[in-house]
Amino acid sequence: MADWPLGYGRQVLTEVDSTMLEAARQAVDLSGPTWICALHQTAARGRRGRVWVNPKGNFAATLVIPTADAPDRRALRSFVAALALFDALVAVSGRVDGLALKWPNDVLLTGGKVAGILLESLGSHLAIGIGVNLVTAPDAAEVEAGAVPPVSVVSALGVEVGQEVFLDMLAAAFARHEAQFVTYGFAPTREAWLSRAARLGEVVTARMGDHDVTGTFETVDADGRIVLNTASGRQAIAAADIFF
Ligand SMILES: O=C(O)CCCC[C@@H]1SC[C@@H]2NC(=O)N[C@@H]21
Repeated sequence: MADWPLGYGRQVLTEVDSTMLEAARQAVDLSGPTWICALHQTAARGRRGRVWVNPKGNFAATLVIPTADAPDRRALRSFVAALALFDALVAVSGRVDGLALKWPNDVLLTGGKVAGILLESLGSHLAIGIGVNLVTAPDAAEVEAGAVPPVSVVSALGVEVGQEVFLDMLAAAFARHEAQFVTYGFAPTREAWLSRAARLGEVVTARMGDHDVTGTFETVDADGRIVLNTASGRQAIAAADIFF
């Protein structure tokens, strides 16, 4: 088992509406980084107001970090969380192949979405919500047309891992990547993320509400924006859903 990282709080709740809501309720009382994990959520939410399907057995947690960081720097924590998820899934599966990071906030396994990250600012705290399909994934019909189909760790790898075991692996991995981010800034995090990126150098489409931009995925810049080389030149995009 991974050692629990020094200085991080650990809570495991049997059931909660959403660990994001629980994080908001507790934040003012939390003076250090704290993992709030739930064995079951009844009202889990995803990015852009979507519902997050969270059957029992899947992993759900929010890491609450007290921070004075400006919004731009807070947003970079999604790359730290993605690297931690990558490492934890490597530890679970014993293999790297099939795992990739999808900008901005998803982890892919054998081409399907296995995990998602949701960042929310809570004033003096940042909430990093993480959901991982450990045992069950929603039907492909339940996700947006053209989106990456969901997969679970069990369906993709035939490996079973418990929620608390996964929490311990993820927390240890997060603490390592967070220490690197705090000490050295975004540059090494960015390099590590890019070396695990899905579809780098390939043509992708960024969907931003009312319009799409299609171009070659060139890089992620120093502010965490995806850079696409399009027919009308390079575009750096701060927020979008990416379609392959
Ligand atoms: O849309 C996404 O891909 C992000 C999904 C984030 C889901 C997690 S599960 C734990 C935490 N609690 C929630 O209600 N949502 C996040």
